[in-house]
Amino acid sequence: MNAAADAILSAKGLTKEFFGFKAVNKVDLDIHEGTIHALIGPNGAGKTTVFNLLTKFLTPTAGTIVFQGRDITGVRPADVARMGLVRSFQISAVFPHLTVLDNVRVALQRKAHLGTQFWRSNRMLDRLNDEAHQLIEAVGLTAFAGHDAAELPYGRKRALEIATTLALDPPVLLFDEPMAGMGVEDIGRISDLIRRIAKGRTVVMVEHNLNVVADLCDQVTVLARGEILAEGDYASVSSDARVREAYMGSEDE
Ligand SMILES: Nc1ncnc2c1ncn2[C@@H]1O[C@H](COP(=O)(O)OP(=O)(O)OP(=O)(O)O)[C@@H](O)[C@H]1O
Repeated sequence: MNAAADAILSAKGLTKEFFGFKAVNKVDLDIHEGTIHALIGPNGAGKTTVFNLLTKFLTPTAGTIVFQGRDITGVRPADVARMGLVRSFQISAVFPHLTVLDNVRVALQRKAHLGTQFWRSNRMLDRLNDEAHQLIEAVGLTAFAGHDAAELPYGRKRALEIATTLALDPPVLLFDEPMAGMGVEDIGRISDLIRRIAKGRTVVMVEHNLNVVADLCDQVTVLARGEILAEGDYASVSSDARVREAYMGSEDE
């Protein structure tokens, strides 16, 4: 089968120039449905730029992006999010002075507004509460449901952000360095959470922590100097001599 044909998200010839400097150069990328796909590479490799291109936060200088068979190269970020390509923390602003429960309810209501439903009747409100509690449980925050978001420790706040993103029930979720700034315990917890929410979805993540990538990701794309250096599972890319060489002398592991 054609590799691109069963990709849920794919880029062809993706290029981004900043003042003549090619931060991303002719990248072809296929993200397959149901996988957890990591973008890795040394500092300055172009990972964040690719991520921003895929989520439409940047406009490519050249190339195309296709999501679920539709060319989204010219589509605005809010519209691609509505189509189900959702960047965590994009729509999921967490309100610090609302409780965990209220934050999740607001996110669920936002999803309702994107559709055609109304939340007027008590029955609908009850359903909203049930859904909110299920999401809070799914991210391990039941004991914190009544706490203000501002009171949560860092890793729990990240879990709340994930819950508010999940409220939109997106088929594709993108995370830019979900483990940044986290301690070992939180990394374990958020890894477990991402593994659980990835069931039945596609996850794309830029991640510096290679232990997390090894543990979590089915597919890894290694970028270096704006180009794809290697692709495959973690075992194969991490044993690739070119990848080892690219990482040498960088701050990464
Ligand atoms: N807005 C911009 N204007 C000019 N140059 C940029 C811009 N954004 C990124 N670059 C350059 O493009 C290159 C790739 O940057 P990018 O942030 O995508 O790399 P990265 O792999 O995410 O790096 P890191 O791991 O350090 O976050 C770098 O040389 C960077 O300086």
